[in-house]
Amino acid sequence: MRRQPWRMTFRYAAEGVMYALRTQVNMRIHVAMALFVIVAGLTLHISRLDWLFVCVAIAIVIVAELFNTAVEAAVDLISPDIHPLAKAAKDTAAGAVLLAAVFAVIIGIFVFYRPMLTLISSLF
Ligand SMILES: Nc1ncnc2c1ncn2[C@@H]1O[C@H](COP(=O)(O)OP(=O)(O)OP(=O)(O)O)[C@@H](O)[C@H]1O
Repeated sequence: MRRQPWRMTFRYAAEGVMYALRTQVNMRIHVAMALFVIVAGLTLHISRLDWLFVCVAIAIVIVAELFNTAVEAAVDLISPDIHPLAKAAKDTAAGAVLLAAVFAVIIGIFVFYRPMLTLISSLF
């Protein structure tokens, strides 16, 4: 296949992200959660190091969901019929998203536990 110009490469990548947003409810939930966490981080003035952890957690979840969407599309194309390997591929990709989400929740607890306690105690 002929080498694509850079702007087309970016355009196809953006189309991939938009496809995931359009077709995957979970992708929209992840993005909504990411926006919520960013607003919480700005409101609670978390440290630069905490921002680093939060950004890594958000990126890992969204990247995992993008790969999961890619695996689902490829499996549906190659194996529309029931097959144990199709199941293994989809379940493994879904497992990656689950692990990434659990990791993100753990990061969220570490980062927001103290600022939330401080905020709550300042209210009472
Ligand atoms: N071709 C197949 N062969 C065997 N099992 C399949 C196949 N397609 C799907 N499955 C099983 O059904 C589950 C759900 O598949 P589906 O394609 O609906 O993905 P999903 O994780 O629900 O994605 P979506 O986010 O699109 O709802 C898979 O995790 C897998 O266990």
